[in-house]
Amino acid sequence: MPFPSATHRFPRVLADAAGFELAIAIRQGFDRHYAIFRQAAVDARALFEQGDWQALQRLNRDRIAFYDARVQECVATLAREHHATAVDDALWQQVKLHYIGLLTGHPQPECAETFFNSVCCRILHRAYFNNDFIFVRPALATEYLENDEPAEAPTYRVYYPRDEGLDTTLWRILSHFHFEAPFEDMSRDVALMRAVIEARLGLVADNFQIHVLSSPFFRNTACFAVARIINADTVLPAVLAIRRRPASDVAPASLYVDALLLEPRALATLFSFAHSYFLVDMGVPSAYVAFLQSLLPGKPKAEWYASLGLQKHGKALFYRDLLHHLRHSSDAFVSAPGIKGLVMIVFTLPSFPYVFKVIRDRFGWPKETTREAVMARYRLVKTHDRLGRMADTLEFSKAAFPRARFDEALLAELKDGAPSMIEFDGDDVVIQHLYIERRMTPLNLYLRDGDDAAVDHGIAEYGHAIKEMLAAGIFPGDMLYKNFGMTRHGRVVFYDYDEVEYLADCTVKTVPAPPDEEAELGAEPWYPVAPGDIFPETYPPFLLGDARVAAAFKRHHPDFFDPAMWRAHQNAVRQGRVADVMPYPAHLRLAATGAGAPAAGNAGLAPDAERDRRSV
Ligand SMILES: Nc1ncnc2c1ncn2[C@@H]1O[C@H](COP(=O)(O)OP(=O)(O)OP(=O)(O)O)[C@@H](O)[C@H]1O
Repeated sequence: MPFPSATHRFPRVLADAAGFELAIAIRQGFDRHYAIFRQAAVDARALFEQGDWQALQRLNRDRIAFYDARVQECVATLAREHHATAVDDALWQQVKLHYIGLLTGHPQPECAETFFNSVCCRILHRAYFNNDFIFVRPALATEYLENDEPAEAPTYRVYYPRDEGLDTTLWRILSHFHFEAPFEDMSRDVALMRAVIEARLGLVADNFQIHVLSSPFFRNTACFAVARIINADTVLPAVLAIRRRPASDVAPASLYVDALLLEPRALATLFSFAHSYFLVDMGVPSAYVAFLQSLLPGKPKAEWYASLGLQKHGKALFYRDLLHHLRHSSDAFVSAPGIKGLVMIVFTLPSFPYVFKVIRDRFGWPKETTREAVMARYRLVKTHDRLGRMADTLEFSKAAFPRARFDEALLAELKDGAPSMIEFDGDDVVIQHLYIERRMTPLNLYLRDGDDAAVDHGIAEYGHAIKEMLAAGIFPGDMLYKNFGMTRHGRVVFYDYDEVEYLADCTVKTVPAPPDEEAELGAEPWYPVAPGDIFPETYPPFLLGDARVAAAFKRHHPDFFDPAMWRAHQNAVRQGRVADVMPYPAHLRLAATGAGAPAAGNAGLAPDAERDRRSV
């Protein structure tokens, strides 16, 4: 591993000059990254207006790799042009100081600091990962950046409906996005939005105002405008979902407002860790995060940054939160509740709402996989459309945790099951590679401990989760309840990715009639089973052991074990249809009020009435 060599010492003046040049090169690397990142959001807007969902999906996937590509590029430049692998400690401290100077007035200093860390961590040895060399603590405040924004490009616009009338305000809000495509019927949408706001607000106070983030958010087939409504002492989140209707024989393509969501819970679901990241053009990302956080203060900044596509900065903030939490807590890391994994050792800190997953060195029967294959599958999900049904994972290398905080039984489990992943370094346990995910209640435990209503809800959600994953083109592979979790918001989310497949690569099959009774009663199937074969009719023994569960399946998903349902999804995916699952319940659609736009086709998903009953 290259790291600063103490033998190669620069005279102080030269070190200053060299440090300045290195700092400039890193800042240029970051600026290039952020320019490309912003361009992706500009492109997303054009693709939304053209209705090119596949290209939008590709862009969202490709953008995830931009950061690492720019970091690599920058490390290579530093090595090639600045001989960065052969410099000494004093010089690297100078680099950091010069870099802080270069970020004065920079609109994205927090992200630029994280970029600096990513670059330096590839060059320096772990012993240098402290605040003298990298930004363990942030050096620059972001709070006042909003005030420096140019007036023509503010983070949000403020409207005062009392002065101009609510209709005019709503009209101006929609017009201010300057979409190329026309609205199908803006007067209709404005009237529907007004009705929703009036029903929720009641009396209008003197300070009634609406703040709307200037850049729309793009994901899947929708565009969202995020706002807050202030009325007397109430601050309400407001999210407009704008969708596109394709051109027909009689009308050109147009836009319409599909929903106006006014509840914090709807916002929480929209920005859930189980959704893919948004594409949004932000000059000052910290101002977007501050705005969003004012609407849902309980959601950590780390998760807001990740949702906005700045997942590396989100990861850096997460790690800071974890270290901070460790300093202010005393409980121990223990095995996560539930059935132990055959592929992963999963542990948690009860006072912190995440789980930590380490890939075992050897896998229990019947798992036949490799570390590389497991990692490839986790990567696949990370970059795939997760549609609110697959948890995001943060991937860490060489993460250090205080040894004293580990439960002895867990340490023994790690040393026994994943010895190649564990290293002891002074007072630390260093884990070579791990995934971190939001902790949920494993669905098997939720169903075991829940009352009848909970079981009914759990199974309804489980079926919807799988159907939506199929619509997104993902076959979960291992569908046992232990591989799904129930979130705080009552949504079922999948978290075990080591057997996921692209649905398009699988073959959905019907079980052939048995040749005789002996074959039917035998332990082995009487028909050939190839890798990638899906036999939905064979799932009931694994899923319907409990009578309450079986009844709930019958009620909510009578089609679940029918190969036709699976084939319908597979055909849609193979024909290139992009899943059209909206992250809000059908009854909140303006169309549901009777006058709005009809539903767009949605790849054979649960009927609206059924989806309507689900919690957000
Ligand atoms: N995000 C999570 N929230 C809560 N518990 C979790 C989470 N992820 C994993 N667990 C717990 O850890 C167990 C094992 O996790 P996981 O299913 O990811 O491992 P695995 O080794 O891939 O499992 P399998 O043997 O099914 O392949 C789960 O059954 C569950 O009890």
